[in-house]
Amino acid sequence: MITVGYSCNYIDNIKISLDKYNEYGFDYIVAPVIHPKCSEFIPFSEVFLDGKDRNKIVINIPKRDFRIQRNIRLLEKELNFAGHAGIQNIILECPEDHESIENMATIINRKLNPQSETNDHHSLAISIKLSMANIKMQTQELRKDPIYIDDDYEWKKWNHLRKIMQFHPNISIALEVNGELLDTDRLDRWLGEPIKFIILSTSVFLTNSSKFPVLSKVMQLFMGQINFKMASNFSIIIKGNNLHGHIKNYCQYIGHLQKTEIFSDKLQKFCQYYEDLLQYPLQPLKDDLDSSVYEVFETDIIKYQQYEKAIEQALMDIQKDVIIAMVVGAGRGPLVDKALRAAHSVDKFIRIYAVEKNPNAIITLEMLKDLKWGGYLGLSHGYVEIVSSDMRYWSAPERADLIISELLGSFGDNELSPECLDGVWNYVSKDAICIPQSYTSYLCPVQSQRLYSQLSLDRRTNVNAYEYAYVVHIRNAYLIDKPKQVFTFEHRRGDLHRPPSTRDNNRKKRLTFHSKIPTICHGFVGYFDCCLYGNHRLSIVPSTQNSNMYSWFPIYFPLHTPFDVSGHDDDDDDDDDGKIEIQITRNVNDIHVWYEWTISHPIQSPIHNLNGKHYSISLH
Ligand SMILES: C[S@@+](CC[C@H](N)C(=O)[O-])C[C@H]1O[C@@H](n2cnc3c(N)ncnc32)[C@H](O)[C@@H]1O
Repeated sequence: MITVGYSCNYIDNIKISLDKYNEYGFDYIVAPVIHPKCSEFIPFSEVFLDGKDRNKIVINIPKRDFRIQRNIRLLEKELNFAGHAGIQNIILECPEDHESIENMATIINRKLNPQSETNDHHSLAISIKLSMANIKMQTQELRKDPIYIDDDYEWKKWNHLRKIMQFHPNISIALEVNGELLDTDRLDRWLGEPIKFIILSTSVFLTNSSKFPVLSKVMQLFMGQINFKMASNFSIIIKGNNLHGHIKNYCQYIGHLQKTEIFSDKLQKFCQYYEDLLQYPLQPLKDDLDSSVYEVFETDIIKYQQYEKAIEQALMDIQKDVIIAMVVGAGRGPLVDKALRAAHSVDKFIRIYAVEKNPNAIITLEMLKDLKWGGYLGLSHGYVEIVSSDMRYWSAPERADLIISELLGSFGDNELSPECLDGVWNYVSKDAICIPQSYTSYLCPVQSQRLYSQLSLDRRTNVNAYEYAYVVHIRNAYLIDKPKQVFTFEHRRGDLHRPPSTRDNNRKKRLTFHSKIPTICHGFVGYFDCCLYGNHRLSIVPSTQNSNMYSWFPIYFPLHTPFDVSGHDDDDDDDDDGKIEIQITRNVNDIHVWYEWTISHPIQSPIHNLNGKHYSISLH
């Protein structure tokens, strides 16, 4: 549920104002603590507020020139007062010049990183007020100065400030939107920032035939996008005079908007609470997965539909009536089920070996064999044999016509599908088919303060947090360019029987990306796409992804030090503007597999995860 606040210019009595706007349906009020004209503290009778009330107040600190010492002192007083009154949320309007921004950032930094723990202000949440106005909306006075004639001007102020704040997770944005939206790239860049408040003036609302306030279609879609990108963790502030009957009508309209299609997100219920949460990737070869993990896999209808169709097609392409299939890494058996169904629908008989190295999953498989797969007699179209073994070391009683597996990670090969499938070579027939046939990983540079700042928190306990890759249901991020292909692995028909000594699973790739607009790169997001068989595919690459498939979240490769990227527009002759270059390697030795990544343009970074010292995927 998205909360709505009302921004008051001035208040005499905080309790009375709060009660009044609560009654109108607003969840909180935004108010200054200092009189806007005379720099005097408003008699902010915080003694009448209880704990619940305090959470319903956001302090607003207006734009000031922080080159002036008096204003700096005032800011310190306001922040101290907020701490004293127990008010955690503060909106601070961003000043114009860099010196003011730097002075303001110093004061906030001191508050958020106090010398002594007794002055702990870690819970203070500061939102920097910025405007999404495009240049056409700048005031005449500002437009005279060439640096202000820039659609990136407000974003650059923010980018400057957050770097001084070292991407502190308690810093977010209060973005004022005046109804004029920017071009897609710039809009997406804002949507990749940690926006906590959207400020809407009452004048942004149109009037419908019943004289009620409504947002334009474009603004409605924008609100839906914000909701998606912030995973519903944002709030709307209404400011300005009432122009539509009663001030409560704005609140009611936002409530109504949230019930419309624009705010619905079908995937959300499966992935809720995982948004932007960094998790270590699974290692199903090294670790035995829990039943609950298998259960999550098995609820993904789309993934298994694709497998079933691919198996059907492969069975039709194998010119035999009795087909020997091996489901390697069978888990709790969903692919065995699909193979039996496929055999039934193409009217072939299939003998399946379900090979699994997790002893706990084997117990379930044995049970399923008895209860579902016809036990020792089998079914009319198939028979299942359970094999408790690592697929790489199994001595099979016969050769397979068809190998079926699902050993894929978010980056395709990162759960060691290539190494595991290399192990089937001595029990496959010469023209055996493998499902999947091939898979390719993808990478894309990303701007995401939200992801990066989580690691800066982690760094207090883990200095190597930037040397790992993380699985993440990514939302609050801006993809700087289109994803590009990285590593491909193929398991082609006629190739599977070749011994592993004829293959090399080491890989190295250099990729170049371009940014059209100025941005900051916090790392890279990885995806995969996979050809199961024929034209049946699985993909999590945004442009080709199977809709409603949620088995895999993308992978995030962070950078120690984010770097600024200049924009490269069509009139720009310098090819190096906006260029980002990364080199990534996949390295294999007898013990494990690991990735190393390094930036070579526009900066030279150190090699992340050198020698797999921090993040490696165990082969044993
Ligand atoms: C991602 S799960 C997929 C399970 C199941 N096919 C499904 O779709 O739900 C991968 C399975 O492969 C198993 N596995 C991984 N490496 C293996 C190996 N070398 N030999 C046998 N099983 C393996 C894991 O224990 C796990 O059960």
